[in-house]
Amino acid sequence: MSETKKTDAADAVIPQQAAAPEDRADSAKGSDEREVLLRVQGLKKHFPIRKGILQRQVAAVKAVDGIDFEVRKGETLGVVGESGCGKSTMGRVITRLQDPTGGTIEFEGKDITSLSAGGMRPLRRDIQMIFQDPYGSLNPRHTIGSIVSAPFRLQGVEPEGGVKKEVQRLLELVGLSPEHYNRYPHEFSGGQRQRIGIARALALKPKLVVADEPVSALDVSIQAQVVNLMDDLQSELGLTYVIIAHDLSVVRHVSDRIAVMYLGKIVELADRNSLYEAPMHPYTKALMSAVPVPDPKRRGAKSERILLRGDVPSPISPPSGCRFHTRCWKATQICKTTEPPLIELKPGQQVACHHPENFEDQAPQDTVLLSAAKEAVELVAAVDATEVSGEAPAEVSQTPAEEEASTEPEAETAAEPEAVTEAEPAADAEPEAEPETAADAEAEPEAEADRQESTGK
Ligand SMILES: Nc1ncnc2c1ncn2[C@@H]1O[C@H](COP(=O)(O)OP(=O)(O)OP(=O)(O)O)[C@@H](O)[C@H]1O
Repeated sequence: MSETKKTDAADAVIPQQAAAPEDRADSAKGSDEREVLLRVQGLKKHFPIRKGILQRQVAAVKAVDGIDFEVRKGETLGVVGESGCGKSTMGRVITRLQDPTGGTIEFEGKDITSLSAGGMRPLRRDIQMIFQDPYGSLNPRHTIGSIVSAPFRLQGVEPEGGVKKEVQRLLELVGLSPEHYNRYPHEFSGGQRQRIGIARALALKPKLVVADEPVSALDVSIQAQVVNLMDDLQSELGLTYVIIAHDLSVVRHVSDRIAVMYLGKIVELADRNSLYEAPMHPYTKALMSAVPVPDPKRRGAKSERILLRGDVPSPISPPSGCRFHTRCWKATQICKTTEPPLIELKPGQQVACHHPENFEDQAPQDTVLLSAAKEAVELVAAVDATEVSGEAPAEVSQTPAEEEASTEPEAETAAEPEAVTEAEPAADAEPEAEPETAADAEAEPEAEADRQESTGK
């Protein structure tokens, strides 16, 4: 990890970080000029909800609902967001473990959106996935040797020196002993199992590795080792990563750029430093305020914590306009009616917001806060700050628009209908099972592992 990555917040969760071989800020700077490896445009994944004897589609879970991003060669794109915002679905769709509902996916300039399983087979060598659950993603009946060598068998690849030698080399590469070849997954700890999963993913020297919460199932002390391992392997093998995590500390450590997802959309996409130093989307700001401050010297300092009210609304019927408007403390009428596009407001920082933070208001004429917005967030100072200094809780500084709005009489009717309403599916409505995809694997990670193996993973 680079020294610039060694931040207070990150250290809270990932102690014992090794020094990075290079400064990631520099690599991020250069990333603009790098060749695009993966380009995603208007990507959608809707899971139909069917009902009745005729199984008519009555609604859809809009897990991913029109996202655009690029991943450049050699970079790490972190993807963060609350549970259920569509991160894992996005990961499974870009690796084509699930079929997209709309949009396009280009890998090395080739459109892979509609490739069949057979058409994807050669590409399985280049695109690999690491799963969250190191316990469920390895077949307990197979030896480590058999698990890590599966990609060679399935792709019909004979490595130089033979499969066993290559598997043993891979085991060493991820910090395991070559003697582990004949052992079974149950003989290993969580961290070791995740290393085995990494060895399997790297067997065919992939170009792109999508890691879905690769360390969240591990103990904090082990997380650091696995994150460091992934970082070292990236430098050594020139890998490109998409790392999905709900934990901002992990993402901060590993990413060159970060995409923040909310309810199936990307609300902010920026290089790591810009995002952490001056987040522009209120949702990003709220997520960041939840990252603990580990430095005891800074703990006493006045800081603000933004507690978002309520749960993420249902992706079955997401709120109109900006999807975050039901929980945003800056929401005005335009946020309710008009969806803000994801646009580059600062170099390298794209944001989808009418009233961004740390930037000029994009809808200055719209000054009256929605009534729900006034209650949408509860601001509290860090407990330590109030306890130590006896200060009142910090308030988020208000924009002129907000100040104006807060002094004006309530413009909205008292009952804001959009306030965190969830449209539940009909009781007997069932999301449709994904045919021939890894959707089932969510319930059965092992099946997903088997599928990976059968597709060359
Ligand atoms: N196979 C499926 N059928 C129906 N709905 C699904 C399916 N897979 C995911 N979903 C729904 O899609 C939405 C996004 O799920 P997803 O797992 O992608 O979110 P996530 O951000 O990765 O959450 P987490 O961090 O909890 O894994 C959720 O509402 C989820 O219930």
